[in-house]
Amino acid sequence: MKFVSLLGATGSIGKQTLDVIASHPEQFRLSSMSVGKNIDAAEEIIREFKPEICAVQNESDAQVLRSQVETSTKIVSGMEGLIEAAVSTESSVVVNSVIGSVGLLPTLKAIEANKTIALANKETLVTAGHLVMEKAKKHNVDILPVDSEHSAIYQCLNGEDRNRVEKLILTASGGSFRDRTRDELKNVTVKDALNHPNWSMGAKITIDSATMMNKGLEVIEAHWLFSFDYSKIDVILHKESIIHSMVEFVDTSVIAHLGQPDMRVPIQYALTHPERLELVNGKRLNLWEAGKLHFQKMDYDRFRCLKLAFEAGNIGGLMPTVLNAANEKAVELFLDGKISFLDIEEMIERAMLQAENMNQPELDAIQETDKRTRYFVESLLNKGR
Ligand SMILES: NC(=O)C1=CN([C@@H]2O[C@H](COP(=O)(O)OP(=O)(O)OC[C@H]3O[C@@H](n4cnc5c(N)ncnc54)[C@H](OP(=O)(O)O)[C@@H]3O)[C@@H](O)[C@H]2O)C=CC1
Ligand SMILES: CC(=O)[C@@H](O)[C@H](O)COP(=O)(O)O
Ligand SMILES: [Mn+2]
Repeated sequence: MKFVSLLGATGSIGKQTLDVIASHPEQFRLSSMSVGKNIDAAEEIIREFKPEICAVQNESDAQVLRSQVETSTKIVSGMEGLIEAAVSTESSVVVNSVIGSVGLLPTLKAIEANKTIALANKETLVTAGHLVMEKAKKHNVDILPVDSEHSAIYQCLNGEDRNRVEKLILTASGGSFRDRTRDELKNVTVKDALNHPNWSMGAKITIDSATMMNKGLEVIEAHWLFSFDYSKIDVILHKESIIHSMVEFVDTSVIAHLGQPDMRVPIQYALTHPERLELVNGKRLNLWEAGKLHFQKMDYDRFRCLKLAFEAGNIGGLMPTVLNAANEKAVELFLDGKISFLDIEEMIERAMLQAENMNQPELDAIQETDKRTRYFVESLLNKGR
């Protein structure tokens, strides 16, 4: 029996993780969880899974939840509560599926508590990859990727000599606007942007996918997870999302990971690694049904966010923190209807241009930069960009 702590239980990855846990009750048990603001969903999860601890974002919601549900589950709140959910039970693995850099501290604390990390929360690695990987090494803790591309690469690299790798090749669906020109992006709506062709995901990552920042964040995530230089990481457009990513070797061989676009696969693999379990109600991949698979060279002028992410990764230091925080804030403003779609990349670029950098930043500097960058992006709203 594996005891699981699940951060972000009410989200897209969180719910699919609960599906995996419920589908193999003899293998998994939920020992703690966190939610943000959706306390109605939290109540249902508590009733079904009876975790020891549930963390909610705000104390006022925690009080409501305590009064609503008669349970032995301890309801905690705030960042302290989120960390308690990550470290305080006997779980051996923490699935981190919160959205944004708020996931960084609980990840670091869970590593200190020697928990395996099943990481969906890519912003954590983008904003402070060196701190996370250093700590994981020090505590001999595995960081297992949940992100579909990274789970694919992890599996393609299995048993291979890293020195014989030519390139990691991340596939990108192209997102909601893959067939539109830059000119056609000027007036797109939030509703259009949220309509991803292949994956049903939370709002923020769906917008990231439409701007191609998702792939940019994934490039930085791959750099930290697999320790490859950015010159060895490539991105290719593949609109069907059947090939989840590939690894090319020095002898020109390419190993690819294929499957239906179903996040329960990488979630479950991260929980069972190095073993595999049947995926309950999993749809098998029949390539004759999938039909033709398409590939296209990436156009970095069309998808400027991807270019900015490569730049931030190559510059290093605090620049990926700035990229990530500016993106989080700009996406929030777009979702709130305050800026246009193309303003997202413009704001990120401006945040990067004004940023002061430093090498090997400590946690304090990262947190301060994250905060300052968000203020900067917000201030652009009032400056008549
Ligand atoms: N969805 C997907 O298929 C994939 C997602 N990922 C990554 O996984 C992560 C989660 O994505 P996804 O599940 O789509 O996101 P969702 O928006 O669907 O879920 C986010 C979760 O985080 C909680 N949350 C939000 N803000 C806070 C906060 N300030 N403090 C604590 N908890 C918070 C939400 O709580 P509540 O709803 O209760 O407010 C919810 O449980 C992201 O980093 C994403 O990039 C990676 C690959 C695929
Ligand atoms: C399911 C998953 O891992 C997402 O990150 C997905 O990759 C988004 O698709 P694109 O960013 O390729 O559109
Ligand atoms: Mn992905």
